Amino acid sequence: MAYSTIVRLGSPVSAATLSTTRIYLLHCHVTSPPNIPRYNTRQSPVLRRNLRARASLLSAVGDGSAMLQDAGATVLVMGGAYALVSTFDNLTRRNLIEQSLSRKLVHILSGLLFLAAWPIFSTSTGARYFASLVPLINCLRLLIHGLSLATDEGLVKSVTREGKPDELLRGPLYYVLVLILCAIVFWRDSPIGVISLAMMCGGDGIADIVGRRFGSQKLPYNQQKSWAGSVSMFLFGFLVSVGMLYYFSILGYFKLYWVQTIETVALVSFVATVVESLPTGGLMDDNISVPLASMVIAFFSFGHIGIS
Ligand SMILES: C/C(=C\COP(=O)(O)O)CCC[C@H](C)CCC[C@H](C)CCCC(C)C
Ligand SMILES: Nc1ccn([C@@H]2O[C@H](COP(=O)(O)OP(=O)(O)O)[C@@H](O)[C@H]2O)c(=O)n1
Repeated sequence: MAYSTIVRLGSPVSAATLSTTRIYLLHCHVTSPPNIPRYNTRQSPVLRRNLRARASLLSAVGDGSAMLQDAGATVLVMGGAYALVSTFDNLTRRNLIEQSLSRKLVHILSGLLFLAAWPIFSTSTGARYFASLVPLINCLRLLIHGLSLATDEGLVKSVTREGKPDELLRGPLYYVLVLILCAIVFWRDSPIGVISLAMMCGGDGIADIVGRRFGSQKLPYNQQKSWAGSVSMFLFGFLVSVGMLYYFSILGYFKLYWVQTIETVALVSFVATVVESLPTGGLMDDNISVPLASMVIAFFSFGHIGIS
């Protein structure tokens, strides 16, 4: 085991494996196949020192390769964010797509593609912070242009309702702040962040698209929202949440008990849809209320069904 561990240490391994191996090497006898002499580390301080040096060196190499992987992933995802917004800016400028539809498609795709990109980051504990740099840089971009410290017509046209720069300081800003929160607090370790982003990006995004086009039957308690918008939010939010949970579970990030999980996602989708439909009078933006409601329900629900 130790011998194979040392051989394995020569190849790129995750920081977790390295640290486990390092602990293993430092607190155990080195056993090796019959053709290699057996050393009892108690009698060989030189070997013990060499093993420590090797474990530390390989740990540094492992940590370095993880950091390199995370830096590369951050640049790649940042490039994707810029390309996405630029693409919809071009489509809007050429009048190939309405501005309201452009904004909602950016709303749906940005967060879901960001979420889908989480597995390309390393298994190191710092990976989530690298990932959160992408929404953080976009947060700064929204602040700079929302405060008109600089101008970026493409950004304003593709993510605002009326093309006013100060609009960037509301929905879009809250949106990227929620992305940062979910990346740092929940990351790939919990389904709570996955479901919350699926409901904010997928559910809330489709409600606008469907509701504007097919929302003639308004809700009895809110004439600004419609049955078509809310039903589509529930269904699409549910499907995107289950899809994203399945994606992360087949990659091995968490094991879910699917019957209870489906029930929980249905509950989260229902509550988030009701919260989104309420007449808040601008008191709280949907990009805060929808993920917040999703987090609360998912937190208390997954606590009882357990995940591993
Ligand atoms: C249009 C957006 C929010 C508006 O919400 P609402 O007012 O319609 O309710 C989304 C703003 C997106 C932001 C400018 C860019 C975010 C990029 C993201 C952090 C990373 C995406 C990476 C991926 C690979 C494309
Ligand atoms: N449940 C919903 C949500 C939105 N909508 C439609 O989508 C438009 C924009 O919805 P919204 O104000 O929630 O948009 P955002 O705050 O998400 O950008 C509404 O004025 C409705 O026409 C709907 O019909 N039903």
